[in-house]
Amino acid sequence: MVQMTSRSGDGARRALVGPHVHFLRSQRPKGNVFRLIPGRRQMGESRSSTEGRPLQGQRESLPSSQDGRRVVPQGMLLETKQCSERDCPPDACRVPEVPRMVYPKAQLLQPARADVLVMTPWFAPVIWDGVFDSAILDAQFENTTVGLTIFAIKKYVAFLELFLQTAEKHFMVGHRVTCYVFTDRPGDVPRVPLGEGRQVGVLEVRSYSRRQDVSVHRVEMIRNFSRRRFLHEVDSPVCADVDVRFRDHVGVEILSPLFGTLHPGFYGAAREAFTYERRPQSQAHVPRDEVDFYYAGGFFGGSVAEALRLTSACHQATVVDRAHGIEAVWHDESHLNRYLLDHKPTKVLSPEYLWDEQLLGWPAVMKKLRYVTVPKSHRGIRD
Ligand SMILES: CC(=O)N[C@H]1[C@@H](OP(=O)(O)OP(=O)(O)OC[C@H]2O[C@@H](n3ccc(=O)[nH]c3=O)[C@H](O)[C@@H]2O)O[C@H](CO)[C@H](O)[C@@H]1O
Ligand SMILES: [Mn+2]
Repeated sequence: MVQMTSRSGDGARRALVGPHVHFLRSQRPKGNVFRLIPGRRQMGESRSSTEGRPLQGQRESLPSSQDGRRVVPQGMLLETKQCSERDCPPDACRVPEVPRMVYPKAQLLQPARADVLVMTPWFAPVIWDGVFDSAILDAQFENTTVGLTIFAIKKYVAFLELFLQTAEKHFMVGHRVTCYVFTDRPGDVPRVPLGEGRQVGVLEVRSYSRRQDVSVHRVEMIRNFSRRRFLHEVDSPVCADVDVRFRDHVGVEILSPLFGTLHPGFYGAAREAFTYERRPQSQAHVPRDEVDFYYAGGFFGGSVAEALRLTSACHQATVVDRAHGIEAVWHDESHLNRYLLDHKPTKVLSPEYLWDEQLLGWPAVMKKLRYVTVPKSHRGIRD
């Protein structure tokens, strides 16, 4: 699945701790599983002249109309060659066969959760503890490979050890997982013992001096990487912050063609409180009359094709903003929120999947805290 390249002198250590892979920047996939069908669907995305990629003929920028709402240009439809099991997660294109199993009966008249919204108005499930049965889901997603992308640039490498250790314990246990660590300090990536079917890939990337630029450039790097590698290596990319630890089960119940997570600070807030980008000059602009939820920048994902669409669109929107001399108020998170208004997620994760206990305590509605932020000294870490 993943090409192994050896680093001099560390073979013995790697053998001790399980698969740990160093990816070279120049590695390219063989073959090309994308094809283009011109003119059937709109999509904005630029193509850098240095990238010999299958995307062609797409517009360089997304123009804005006079009222500042986005005008999406005529573009290309990006499709996968075929809807094979590798290209799509099971719920995207094919109903998987599950083995005969014994489990408790779902109670139609006694819903497991009556205290929270479990379905969005566009019929996407909202994932809370109690609404899913992992045994059924694990069988459905048996053949799925999850690609967890994290960035550890500069001092954020300090978060890697706890992140990787807790991911081993709680993230997609029993499933194939590749954790892709994008870092400017490959030598500082800790070696964490990994279970069977799990590996860590280290990708050396450049650094940016501003924290906001690191954060915002993540989508660009994931987009580039999706084109090169994801299609061949994973079914379900999951994009996560690194200054976070897993403290309870996070499994295949999150997987879906496009999923976002409710921001812990806003799940109960009135729409006026949402920190959407409100300036019409920005591509992330959300007018006061539009609203769904406020999603967190720190945990989202989907199928490879949808992750590519999302990261391409968010990156493109930041490119246009930069050309107009504007930076969205919450950077990548603002663009993610605009994108998820325009492309309704097929699953929405409750704040169990991204919580800040230090700031928000532990309210009764959270039966489990699954993925929680690690307190950081902003000055020490970000400077
Ligand atoms: C939990 C959550 O929803 N976090 C979001 C929030 O702020 P946060 O305050 O959580 O942002 P942050 O400082 O964690 O930065 C986001 C991520 O960028 C990476 N990083 C950042 C700086 C650096 O020097 N090195 C480095 O590796 C790292 O993976 C980090 O987790 O808003 C950000 C945009 O402003 C992003 O949308 C974050 O995803
Ligand atoms: Mn963070």
